[in-house]
Order: sequence, then C-alpha cells, then structure tokens
Amino acid sequence: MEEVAKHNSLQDLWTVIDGRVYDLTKFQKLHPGGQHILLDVAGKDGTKAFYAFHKNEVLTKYFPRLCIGQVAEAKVGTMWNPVKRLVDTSTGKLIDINDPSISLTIEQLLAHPLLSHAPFGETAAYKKYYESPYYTVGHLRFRLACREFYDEIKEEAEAAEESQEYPSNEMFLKMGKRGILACKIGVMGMPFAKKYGIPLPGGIQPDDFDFFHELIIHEEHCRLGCPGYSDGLGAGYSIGLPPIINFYQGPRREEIIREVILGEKKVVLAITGPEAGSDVANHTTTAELSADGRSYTVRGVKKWITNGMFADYFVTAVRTGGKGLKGISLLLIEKDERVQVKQLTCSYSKSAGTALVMYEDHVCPADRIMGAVNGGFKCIMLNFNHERWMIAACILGFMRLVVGDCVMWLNQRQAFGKPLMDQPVLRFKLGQMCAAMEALQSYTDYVTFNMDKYYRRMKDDPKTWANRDYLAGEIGLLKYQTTRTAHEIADGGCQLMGGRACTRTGMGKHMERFNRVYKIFSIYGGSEEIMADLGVRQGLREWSPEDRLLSKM
Ligand code: HEM
Repeated sequence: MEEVAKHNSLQDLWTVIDGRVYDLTKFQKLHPGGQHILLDVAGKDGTKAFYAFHKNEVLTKYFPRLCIGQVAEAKVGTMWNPVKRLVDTSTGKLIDINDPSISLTIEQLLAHPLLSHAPFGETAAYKKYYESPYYTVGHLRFRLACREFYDEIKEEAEAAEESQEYPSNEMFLKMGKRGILACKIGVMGMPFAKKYGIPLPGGIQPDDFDFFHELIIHEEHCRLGCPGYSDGLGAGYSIGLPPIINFYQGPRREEIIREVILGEKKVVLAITGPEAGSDVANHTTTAELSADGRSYTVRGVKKWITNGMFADYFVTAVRTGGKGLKGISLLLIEKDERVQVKQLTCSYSKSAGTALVMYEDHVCPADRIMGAVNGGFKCIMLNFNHERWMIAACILGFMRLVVGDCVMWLNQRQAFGKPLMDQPVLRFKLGQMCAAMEALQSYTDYVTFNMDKYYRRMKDDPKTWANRDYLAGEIGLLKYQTTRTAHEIADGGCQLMGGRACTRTGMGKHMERFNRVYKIFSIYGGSEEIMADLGVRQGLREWSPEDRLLSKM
C-alpha cells in the first residue's frame, strides 16, 4: 500500500479494488463516471467506492487491461474472482465440467465461481442444510455447465441486445454442437442427441435427462439477462421443433430434424395472426388443396412470430376446412420468395427477430401436413403445454437474476450513512419479492415433477396415458402465477433500485430490461386470463357439482 500511495494524481493514478492494484492513469480520461471522482481513491483502497457505482462485470471487462498486481498479503478475490471456471485445487488446472469421465462432488460444484452467493440468488435447493426431493448433484453440474456456456456467450449477447442484431448463424451452430439446442426441447431431443452423437452439458447422458434438466436450461437461458437476444436464440426453435418431432411424418422428417437440432437451419411456430391469438378457431390464413391433391396454396398473415425474421421453416396454423376449430391444420412451410417477413418493433430488442409473416400464395407440398388434415387444433393444444411451462421457467430464471441484483444493490448502495440493506422498510419489500419468488419456485418444481412422472407413465403405458391432458390446467395456472409474480418483482425491484432500474446501462440494467419486457410473457403463449380460466375449467372437470358448500368436512 505504501507503493500504491505514491501514485495519487491524475498523471499517475493507481487504486486498489479487492486487494488488486489497478493503474488508471490512461483510463481516467475515458472513465464514464468522469476523471475527478477517481482522485478520491488515487493511491488508496477504492473497493468500497467502486462497488457503490459498478457491477462486478465492469471489473471482468477491464481487469486484463488495467490490473498491474496485488497488494502484498491482501486477501484478493473475496468479492470478485476473475477465474470463472472450476479449478482443481491440487493441480491449479481448470476442470472441464463437460467431461463425463471426471467425477465432481457437491462441495466442488458449490464452490463454482459462477454460482451466486447472494441470498435468493439461486434456488433454495443449493442452500446449506437444505435438502430437495427434486434436485440431484447431476442437476447442479448440468446447471453449472449451462451457466458456463451462457457466460461464454454473454459478451456477444449483450452487444447484440443493444445493437438489436439477430444472433449469428455461428451461434446457432455452436448451440447445436454443444447440445444446448437438443436440451432445449427436453426429453424430446434426447433420441436425436443419441442418434447424432451430440454431447450434452455437464457430460450428462441422454437416458438420464429429465424435466428438471430442461427446466434448468430454460432458467439459465434467460438468466443471461438479455431478453430479446435470449428469445432470438431459439424461442421459435423450442416451440417449433416439437410439433415436427411429434406430428410430421413426411419424407423430409429426418433431414429437417437433424439440421434444426444441430443449428444449421431455423424453425418457428406461426400460429397467432393479426385477427386472432388465443382464439384459434378464428384464424384466417387459408391453405387450399390443388385439384390433383399434391399441394396447398397458402394465403394470409401471421403476426408476432418470434425468430420469423431469420427462419427457414414456419410451422403454420392454416385453415384447410370449414369454420371453427375442426377446419384448422398445421403445415410445415419452407421459406421462399412467397413467404415475406417484416420486422416488428416490440418492447424488447429486435434481436428476437419478431416478424409479421405474409404468405402470398405460397405453394407447399401436400405431404407437409403435420398430424391429420383438419386435426391441427389438437396438435396446437398439446404443443402449448410444453411452451407455457417453458415460458414460466424462463421468467423464473430471469427473476432470480434480478432478485439477486437487488440483494447486491441493497448491500452495496449507501444512503443516509449506511447500506440500503440496513433500512427495515427496504428489507420488507425485498422479503415480499423473495417470498413470492420462492413460492413460485416450489410450484414450478411440483409441476415439473408431475410432468416428468406423466411422461414416464406415458412412455410405459401409452394406451392409458397418451391422451390424458390432465396437466394442461396446472400448467396454465403456473404460467398465470409466474407472470403475476413477475409483476410483483418488476414493481418491487424498481422501487428498490430507483433510477438505476429505469436506466438501460449500469447497475440496474437487468431490472430495467425485466421491467420493460415482463408483460410480453403475460400475453404470448396464452394470456393470463386464458391461463387462469383453463386452470379452473380443468379443475372443474374432476369435480362433481353435486358437492354442496359445507356438505363435507
Ligand atoms: C478499475 C477501476 C474502474 C473502472 C474500470 C471503471 C469503469 C466504469 C465504467 C465502465 C462505468 C460505466 C458503467 C456503467 O454504466 O455501469 C463507470 C461509471 C462510473 N464510475 Fe467507474 N470505474 C472504475 C473505478 C471507479 C471508482 C474507484 C469510482 C469512484 C471513486 C468510480 C465512479 C464511477 C461513477 C460515479 C460512475 C457513474 C455511475 C452511474 O452512471 O451510475 N469508478 N465506471
């Protein structure tokens, strides 16, 4: 510190953060917070001042350029660790978490630098002294492997979120090669991961993959904190490939699934139109069968089609029959000059590639029908279950990120001479948010557990179980509850972070994005009102109306 103290002017400016010494002499002119404020910490320990104004990622970015050493005998890295991977403490080498031949204990995994240590920053399953009936060591390893992947792409994601660019083709190929795409459609993707020899994150084997692994990857995907980019990175894929796998039996089935799951081509689901959303019976895009029965001519418009701007395949709801639900079919449409797309500007980044899709007498081979002719409604409804649950999982992941940010903020920000965390009224607000989020987590875990059970029952005994859509109502209620909770988190988080939550850069960046986009999720995939109603209607199905008030204990 004696040596640091000598560098205490604008012409020669060192400071110490977390025990490491930073030479800010050249950087001070570029410092976004101004030059002179740095004089307050020139030649001194600037840790407290630094964390009052910055997120850790500022250090991650500038560390290689500005760090020139460390203070003798200082305890470095207690608050921030520049190494973001697991390290073998005996050899000092990095551990490849994806290598299945390496076994890792829960203690080793819990020391992963990417795991948040903020209270409520991770699911309670990883808390000391807690046990979970759902999450295993394998799930934690899988989560951390996914987190490493998303950490790797974070810089590109941030840049694209702000510049409104679409995710690159290379990014899709990377996700395909690393098994991220296969995992994003859950157990449905596993036979193909096996078939094409795609390795999965954390070295997990396809046969061991369950619904909790899928829940985790959706959470991690959105924990990236770049909502437009995250949706750009395969929201269309996650809801567009399952119907191909489940209902398309045409000649190009294998080829299309292979190229999509490997990220070579992109698929979207095109159901909603400008004329109708949840009201599927009133969709007006038509597909007219040719006289020789070999092709359909498709005409109409679809709206809010996520990833539509860069998709190769459009799984499209079309009217092949008369009015109502019984006249709807699903068609697998391949992009050509008669499928035109136009970018829509939505609340989040254009990275999501949300499009208006215009079918201008597009001719589609008749063998691209998915499921039965005029049987599209059932396919759409079955697909919705997975989609709605996935949306809920995504928001939960994003929610944990912003609640973790709020905890950090309250701890780092000083007001009236003490950290905000010392104000009971703010702790109460945080408590309300955490209670809502943890209740939601428990509900999500419980629905996920039952989805997994249902899937296994169906696999063992498809005759009895295949058509029992008994989870649709539960999933509807879960999605409803998730977006209601998101409303509470957005509101409370904004109050806690103040102006930072309304500023697109800086410490409240994630909160600002969460606030700006959470309403999207309460609409797409089924509006809150439809979700709650579905839950109640399904509940009523299992109940006898003869049951009178107070007639039983
Ligand atoms: C390694 C040293 C530092 C680096 C690399 C750095 C970098 C940055 C960056 C990138 C920003 C804009 C980030 C953002 O929008 O979040 C920023 C903002 C700021 N910095 Fe620093 N900084 C350093 C040290 C400090 C110190 C020691 C102080 C205080 C004494 C300080 C005070 C500020 C202030 C007041 C802002 C504006 C914050 C706001 O807009 O809310 N910086 N700094």
